[in-house]
Amino acid sequence: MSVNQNRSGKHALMWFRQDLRLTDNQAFTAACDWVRQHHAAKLKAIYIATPSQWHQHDIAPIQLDFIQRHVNLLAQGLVSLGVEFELIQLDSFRDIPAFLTSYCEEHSIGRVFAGQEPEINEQKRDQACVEAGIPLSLSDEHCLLPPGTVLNLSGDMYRVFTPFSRKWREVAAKQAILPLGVPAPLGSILSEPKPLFFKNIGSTYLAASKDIASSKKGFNQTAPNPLISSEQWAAGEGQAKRLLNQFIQQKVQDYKQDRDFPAIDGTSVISPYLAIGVLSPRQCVAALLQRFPEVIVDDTSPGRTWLNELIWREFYRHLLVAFPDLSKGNNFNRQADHVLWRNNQSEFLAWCEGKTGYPIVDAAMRQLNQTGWMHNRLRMVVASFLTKHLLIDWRWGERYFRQHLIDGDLAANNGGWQWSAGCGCDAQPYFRIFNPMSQSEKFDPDGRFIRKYLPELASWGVTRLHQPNQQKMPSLFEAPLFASQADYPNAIVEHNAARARALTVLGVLKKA
Ligand SMILES: Cc1cc2nc3c(=O)[nH]c(=O)nc-3n(C[C@H](O)[C@H](O)[C@H](O)COP(=O)(O)OP(=O)(O)OC[C@H]3O[C@@H](n4cnc5c(N)ncnc54)[C@H](O)[C@@H]3O)c2cc1C
Repeated sequence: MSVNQNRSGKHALMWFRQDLRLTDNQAFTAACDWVRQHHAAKLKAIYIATPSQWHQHDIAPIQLDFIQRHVNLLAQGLVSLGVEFELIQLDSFRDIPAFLTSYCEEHSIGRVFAGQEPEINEQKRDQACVEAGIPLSLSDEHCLLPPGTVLNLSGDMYRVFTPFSRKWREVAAKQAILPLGVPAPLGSILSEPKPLFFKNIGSTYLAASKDIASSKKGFNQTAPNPLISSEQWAAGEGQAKRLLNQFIQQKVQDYKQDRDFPAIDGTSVISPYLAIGVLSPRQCVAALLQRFPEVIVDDTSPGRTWLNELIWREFYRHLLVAFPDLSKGNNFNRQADHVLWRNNQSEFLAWCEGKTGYPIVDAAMRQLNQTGWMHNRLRMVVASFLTKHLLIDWRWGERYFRQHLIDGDLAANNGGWQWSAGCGCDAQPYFRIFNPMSQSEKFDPDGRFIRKYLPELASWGVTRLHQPNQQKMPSLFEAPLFASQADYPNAIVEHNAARARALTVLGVLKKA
């Protein structure tokens, strides 16, 4: 925990960010402890809404709506602990140091507690606060093992997942993984808070749509759906814990077999809660350890495959801190700067809208557009299709995902996209190109998932569902076929030709 202690003041402030929970919140627990140790001290809590910054970060409206609902629940939880909560509305991170300086003076705040965040703008914001003299005390809890604690023998961050995961388990095995409880109340229950709303979110996103309409850059071609409600996702720490426990009790033992089949409810679906810190990684690992106490040290433990996914999450976060350039959208493998992406805008729109003529790709994109979430197998399939079959810059896909995902997370999203495009750290090699037809046959054999999201194909037999209507591509670099039918389009690219084209164009990555 780092702290700037230059300011005196008798009270404390808890600044909630991507840690919207009361259980196992190190920063919040530390804040409560501090208050108990300081005579007559009080704890205040805030959340700072920054609509322009969120717009700049392409945060999906559905995720903002989800955050807003959690902020309201948090406010209720805090008043029951005797902690006063305030929603602060500023424009961007830039405004925070000045705001906190006057807030601390006005409320006699001697210490500000918050959880560390791995992204570059968030880190710069915190640095600016420290430089402004704000007594910021940061605890590292967005990962179970903080960035910088899982290093190779030379003291550097790993660039490959497998040795990272081995070392991660070695370090984790030496730790007691015990989540903290909700701190005891600091005072009597305060009055019920009024509903809190983020202001200027709608107008920010409407303004964004206007920019997009007038922009000539394909990168800006898509707008997030304006304020889709996240109501289909139940909110609250209780719900997150229920999902986690249900998964650990009923599904984790079959996760290895089930996790790749989107029609099976075989994964935990806790990513929306983890992304905004309603659940902590420590709670997840602790729950897994309760069921499988040997999971960290025993390679054959039935919980091991799921643990690995949590380690992937940590890997990408550690990478983001070790290589801050990743936050700026740079290729991890700079050889990829030479890739001549085709960036065809109408093909990109067809991909966004789920109209590529490949049912598995289209059903996946419609799942994203309708629910804000997409199954991991399908994230890999659609990312491979965009970057390899269509040769569209992975950053376009990354941005579209960010604008639509309820679990949008810079580290995992960037890592997943760079991995899929073949230009990331520990990437899938560029010559490994997912065949959407065999992916469809293998992972949705009876077409149940496809039919759910493409009801217009309900009457199609499985063979037709997996084998899109492809026509010959005229030449490698010509415009797409895109012959549309009344109810469902023909395939916009022919698989074999697109594959050959990708191998030629992405061949520059071979030199890496
Ligand atoms: C192109 C692409 C983009 C992605 N973008 C995101 C994103 O923005 N946010 C996000 O949370 N995940 C992202 N992922 C990772 C993964 O798809 C989701 O975490 C997973 O589908 C969430 O479902 P779940 O909670 O049921 O996961 P489970 O399979 O139950 O796994 C448990 C948790 O482990 C973590 N996890 C699982 N797989 C991965 C992975 N490959 N990389 C990093 N963490 C992982 C997640 O936090 C997940 O909730 C992306 C993957 C790809 C290929």
